[in-house]
Amino acid sequence: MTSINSIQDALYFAFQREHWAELRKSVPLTLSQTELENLRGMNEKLSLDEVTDIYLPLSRLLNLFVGSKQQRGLVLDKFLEQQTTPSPYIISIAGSVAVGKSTTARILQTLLQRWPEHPKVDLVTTDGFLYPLADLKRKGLLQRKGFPESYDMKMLVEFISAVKAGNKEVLAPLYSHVTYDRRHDEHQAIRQPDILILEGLNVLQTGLDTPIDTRRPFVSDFVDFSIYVDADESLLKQWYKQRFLQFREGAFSEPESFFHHYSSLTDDEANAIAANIWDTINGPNLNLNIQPTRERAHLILQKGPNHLMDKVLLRK
Ligand SMILES: Nc1ncnc2c1ncn2[C@@H]1O[C@H](COP(=O)(O)OP(=O)(O)OP(=O)(O)O)[C@@H](O)[C@H]1O
Ligand SMILES: CC(C)(CO)[C@@H](O)C(=O)NCCC(=O)O
Repeated sequence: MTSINSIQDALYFAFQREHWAELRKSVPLTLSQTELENLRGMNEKLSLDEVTDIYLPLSRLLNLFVGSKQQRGLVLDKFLEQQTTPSPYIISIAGSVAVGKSTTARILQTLLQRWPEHPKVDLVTTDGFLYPLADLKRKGLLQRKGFPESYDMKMLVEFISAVKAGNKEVLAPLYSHVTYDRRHDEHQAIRQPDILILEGLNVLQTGLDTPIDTRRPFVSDFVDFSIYVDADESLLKQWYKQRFLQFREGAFSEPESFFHHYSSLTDDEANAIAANIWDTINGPNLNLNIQPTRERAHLILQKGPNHLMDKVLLRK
């Protein structure tokens, strides 16, 4: 059997952190003090070195790719002798539960909107496309949240297709980590951004393992550049447990929280419950459905301890 290492050697240029950091070239850290504070505010553990060493080179690369897509649009307009509807550049971010997809997505959004060529960058998470809680209960899927069958993939593909088509306004459903359910009161409106970042553990999945009559285009058919955030499972489980402990003080403590009963747990009890959720839901989902999609990504970001990136793999 071909090993993962030889597949990666064939498909990707590999960069150690120091080498990747040099590819920032002359991109200045143009963030204003407020933007920097906002980034730190959303995650006080995020180090500034991570932004300069990892994310600035990445924003430079993405700016070049978006520019080449915009050029291609001009070529098409010339060939067709008409002005075509601009289509947003779509970036997807995949990876395990708790790997830091939404943090990565928010850093990229902040950095990419600084470029004058693409100031409007929207961010959508696929959490909103989980079936509503009542449907999951009815289908017996409460212990399968995050598995492919827990998402309304038809709705997700229709959404991304409408955004890609350049529709004036497309609505995305929103998810609440407090009620553990889709929000019924509010939507997110996407109005012809220059770039859309779509973040979720399922964005590289194909549905090819489902019955033939339920197959549809893949999310990746609409994506211009895909990123997979990777880390060893031992680290992921640790990060999941840490976040579960944080939630106990935050989201779980709100009276309307689905997990309100967790808010009074001791550290040991909370750790044991989080470890169990990992071992029975998120770990198996990672191994069965998420990790196998990794080598479809255009870029793999490999994290080590403390969320520090130690290797970057870029498709040849
Ligand atoms: N670059 C980083 N530096 C430090 N901590 C981080 C970083 N990225 C993520 N974290 C922490 O790791 C945990 C998971 O992050 P995040 O919520 O971004 O993950 P996610 O992959 O979007 O998770 P989910 O799929 O469950 O929504 C959080 O506690 C977050 O604070
Ligand atoms: C919403 C998802 C599926 C993905 O972000 C995840 O955070 C989740 O709720 N997983 C189910 C098991 C758990 O509570 O972690």
